[in-house]
Amino acid sequence: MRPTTASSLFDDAILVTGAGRRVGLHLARRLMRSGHPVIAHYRSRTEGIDGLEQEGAVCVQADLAVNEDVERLSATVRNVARSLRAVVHNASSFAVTAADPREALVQLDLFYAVHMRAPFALNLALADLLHRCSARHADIVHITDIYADKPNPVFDAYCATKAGLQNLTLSLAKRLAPKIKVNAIQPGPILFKEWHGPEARTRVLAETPMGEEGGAEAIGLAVEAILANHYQTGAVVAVDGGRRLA
Ligand SMILES: NC(=O)C1=CN([C@@H]2O[C@H](COP(=O)(O)OP(=O)(O)OC[C@H]3O[C@@H](n4cnc5c(N)ncnc54)[C@H](OP(=O)(O)O)[C@@H]3O)[C@@H](O)[C@H]2O)C=CC1
Ligand SMILES: Nc1nc2c(c(=O)[nH]1)N=C([C@H](O)[C@@H](O)CO)CN2
Repeated sequence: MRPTTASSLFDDAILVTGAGRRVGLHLARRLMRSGHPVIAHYRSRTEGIDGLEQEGAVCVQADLAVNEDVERLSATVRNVARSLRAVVHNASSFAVTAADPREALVQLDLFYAVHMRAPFALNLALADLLHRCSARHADIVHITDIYADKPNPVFDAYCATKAGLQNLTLSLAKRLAPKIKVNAIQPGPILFKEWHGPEARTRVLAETPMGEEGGAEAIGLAVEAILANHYQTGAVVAVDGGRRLA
């Protein structure tokens, strides 16, 4: 039930960013159906968000490229939860780097804001609520990309900022231990975008040993495993069907 008074504040809630569609929506639904109170962040309102609200999630709109929105999101989380079990940083902007240098720099600023600044700001602002978690450990999960390690130059600005988020995983894992574990998940071909044509899909899957899209549940299983493992921190877990081996 959504918190409406101080007595009904969430305890040990899980914040999922980018929960309006696809992987983030699946993660929010899965965590809620596993019994966790969920705070679902979104940028664009979707039917998925409507459904999460109907199931009892607190849903908060914010553009993570706008610093004031990030501060408002953090304040809202603090108003509805006494403690946090986890924060899953799933929100992401994804695009080929523009050919025009000015446009490319605008993209880099956007990718930095969404993939690095917002997660860093939220982690610092919410660390005390994670420390109050009643479980033995609390978790921060950064969703990065296999291309954080081996960038695709076509997506260089995107990859660089995902690499930055992945590096923050390692620093925060050392800084926040032992109460808070910090880990990264590197998806591979999990869900194609609508604009991926048949040729691109065929090429990608031909280079992927498992030969198929992983689907959002592949990430759901990885998140569940990280939360269940008391001894895992600073880990970077590929969930890619073997694509990084290509
Ligand atoms: N799908 C895949 O195969 C792969 C995914 N990943 C990573 O896995 C995660 C989930 O992937 P996927 O579900 O496909 O991601 P999507 O690109 O489909 O969704 C990402 C979510 O982030 C939100 N978002 C984008 N920009 C902003 C912003 N400025 N402020 C707030 N929210 C924003 C989007 O909101 P809105 O709905 O408004 O657009 C969207 O809901 C991402 O971190 C992605 O980088 C990595 C490798 C492969
Ligand atoms: N935010 C997103 N990041 C990424 C996506 C996506 O759809 N949203 N997709 C990819 C890959 O291209 C994948 O779809 C096929 O390999 C990488 N990152």
